[in-house]
Amino acid sequence: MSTQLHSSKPLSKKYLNRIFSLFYTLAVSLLLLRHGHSLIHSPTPISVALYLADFVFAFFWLTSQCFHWNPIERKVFPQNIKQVVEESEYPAIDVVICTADPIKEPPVGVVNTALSVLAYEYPTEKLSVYISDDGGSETTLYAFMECAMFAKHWIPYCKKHGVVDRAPEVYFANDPTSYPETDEIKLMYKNMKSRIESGDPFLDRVTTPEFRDAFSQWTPDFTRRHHPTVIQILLDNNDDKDVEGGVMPNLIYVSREKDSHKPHNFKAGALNVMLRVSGLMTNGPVVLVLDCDMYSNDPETPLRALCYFVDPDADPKLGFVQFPQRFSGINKNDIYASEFKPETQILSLGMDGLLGAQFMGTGGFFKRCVISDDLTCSVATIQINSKLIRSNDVLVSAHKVASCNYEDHTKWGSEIGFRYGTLTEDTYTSFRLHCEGWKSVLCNPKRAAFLGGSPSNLNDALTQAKRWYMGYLEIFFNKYCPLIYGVRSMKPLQALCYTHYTLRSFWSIPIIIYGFLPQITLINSIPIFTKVSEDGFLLYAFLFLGAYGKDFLDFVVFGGGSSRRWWKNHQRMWLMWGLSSYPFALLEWSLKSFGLSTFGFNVTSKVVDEEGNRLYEQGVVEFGVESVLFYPISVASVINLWSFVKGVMEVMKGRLDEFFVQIFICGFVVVNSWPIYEGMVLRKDRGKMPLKVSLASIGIVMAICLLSSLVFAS
Ligand SMILES: O=c1ccn([C@@H]2O[C@H](COP(=O)(O)OP(=O)(O)O[C@H]3O[C@H](CO)[C@@H](O)[C@H](O)[C@H]3O)[C@@H](O)[C@H]2O)c(=O)[nH]1
Ligand SMILES: [Mn+2]
Repeated sequence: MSTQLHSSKPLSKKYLNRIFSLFYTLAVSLLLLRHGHSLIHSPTPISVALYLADFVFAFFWLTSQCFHWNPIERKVFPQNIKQVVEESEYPAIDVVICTADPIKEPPVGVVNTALSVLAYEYPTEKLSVYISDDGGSETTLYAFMECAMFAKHWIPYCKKHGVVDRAPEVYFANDPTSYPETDEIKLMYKNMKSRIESGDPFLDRVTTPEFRDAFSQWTPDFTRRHHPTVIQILLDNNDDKDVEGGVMPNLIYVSREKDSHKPHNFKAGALNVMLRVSGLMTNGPVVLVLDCDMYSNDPETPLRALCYFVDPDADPKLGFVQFPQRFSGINKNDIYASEFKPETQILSLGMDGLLGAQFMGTGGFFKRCVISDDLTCSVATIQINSKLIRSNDVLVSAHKVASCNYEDHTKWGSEIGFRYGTLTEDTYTSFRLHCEGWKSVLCNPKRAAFLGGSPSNLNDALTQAKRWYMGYLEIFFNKYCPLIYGVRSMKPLQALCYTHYTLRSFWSIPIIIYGFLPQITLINSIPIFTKVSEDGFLLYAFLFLGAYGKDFLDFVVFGGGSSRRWWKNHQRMWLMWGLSSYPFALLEWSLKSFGLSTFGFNVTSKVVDEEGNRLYEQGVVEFGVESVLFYPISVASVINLWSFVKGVMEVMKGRLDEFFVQIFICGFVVVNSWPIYEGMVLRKDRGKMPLKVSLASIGIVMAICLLSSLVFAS
């Protein structure tokens, strides 16, 4: 019988990648040399700008090759686990689910996520689920009281019938096979859902005195930014049994103390509190971190992670196992490129072949010792904490470690746990762990391990990206800079992967230059690129087609993505991020660095109303709000249309040869801008581009034309 638990092999495209890299690097060098030459001979502001743009593109292209150097693919064999360890020897798992806002993250959704992991195919006495509620919401606590009761029916039902979709919302929506109890459970779920969503006072529905007492902590001066710690044990595996008499997993609600005058370090702060509280209560040697919307899509997932943790020959430096973020409910063409396919499923394979994939904020199984102050690091040797989680001692200590002063003068957040100082605590924490010598693996099963939601309108999508790229700048311009500190502390190629990500907002420089300079000059009848009939043209053509062609191959041919998704969205969203999220990230980060503003963590909304959902399902881009993030996009789309028209006029004058590259660029942007023109002119629904943004953009373009004609005339 086989006892192999996992395997890995290099992707076959690896050598193709390397050969292509070589040729492309030569072409890029040639272009930069040519540019350098013309800079020395006839420096003009235009040639300087083009050099800068191509230099930045070249930098990102080169650093991105690190992801393509050694991509690997892994497999796990959970069916062999029992040959290696007995079930009674499995490590206990503590799951932490973060939620932060009962309006943007409806408690019913969080409950679904919790139920999907409570019902894992894993010994229930070794499973504990902790809810971290940064929203400090009674409704969320109430929802979990309901959840605890429903779970007593749900868990045995799922296990008895081998249910795969263990988030009830998903299960019932998929029209499940009917068993004798199905209708009853469905009704139970429906009633629970409507009780949670009703918004009626719920106290009269809470019967146990202990649970009623819990709500007395919401005194009149309790606000989400200022309140004492609330800890409520909702299920305790020492006492609670399911309807068939089986042991229940632990379920614990925690809302850490908040003081409006103290920074709370957003999600990283919440996770560190949860590490300490769970450490006191159950101290599972494996900790799974989940966002509130990332429900389990496969009940065997913990066994897959275990394939790495219980392997007797495992690398002792293995720190965490990451399952890529995958999403449910993405529309056919993925109009906001919310799948993040390159980052989650293509580039991550490349990091996996170096030191390991980065932590993606959710879906990461950590060895507890790696993110806590425990120095003996072995999954097997840590004992399950057998103390009664309800005992007074434990509860008193838990309140202490959840208080907002507990971390003062400690290394939490700087050397221990999830690291502070950035809005993207996930990337930063894994970067620091990789610097410290820890490794990680990417476990990417065919059936997604977790599925979550993604932004459902353009403003949310751009805002989310802006937050990430601000967070990335905070990581780069820091004493642990990936390029300086990182390259010295870990495999340089891995450090360059982090460099690539954390500097991405600078992609805005070439994108803005190419989005405006060829256009403004074309409008003023000034050719700025080589003619089609000159040799240099072939170089440009190769660089453009090479970059896009390679991206297409990675996304569609090797990555299995659809070509419509690639063309209509992946590459279009890149332009949108480049014009909007990236430059705004740079701007806001600069303002913060000069002490002129501060950042907040703008939680992404997980609610979509009917109209929003309809637009999304039809694949129509939803603008709707007057967001500043739309201005650069709409200005660019207008100026490109105008210059394209001017270009056609030049062609009629017989000047195609010298203007071809400029006209091509405008045409490319115009094609990509189609949804924006539609939103400005053709649409009448609520998601159309606000009139104010459209008019202002036209005004701005007129001003640019006027100004530029004055400049070029002088
Ligand atoms: O002060 C906070 C802010 C957020 N969260 C939670 O953090 C999670 C992620 O927030 P969300 O608004 O969904 O952000 P996304 O941009 O979708 O999150 C991505 O990016 C984050 C880093 O910016 C990672 O932490 C996430 O795992 C990753 O999914 C959610 O469960 C929130 O409840 C908190 O617990 N406390
Ligand atoms: Mn999210």
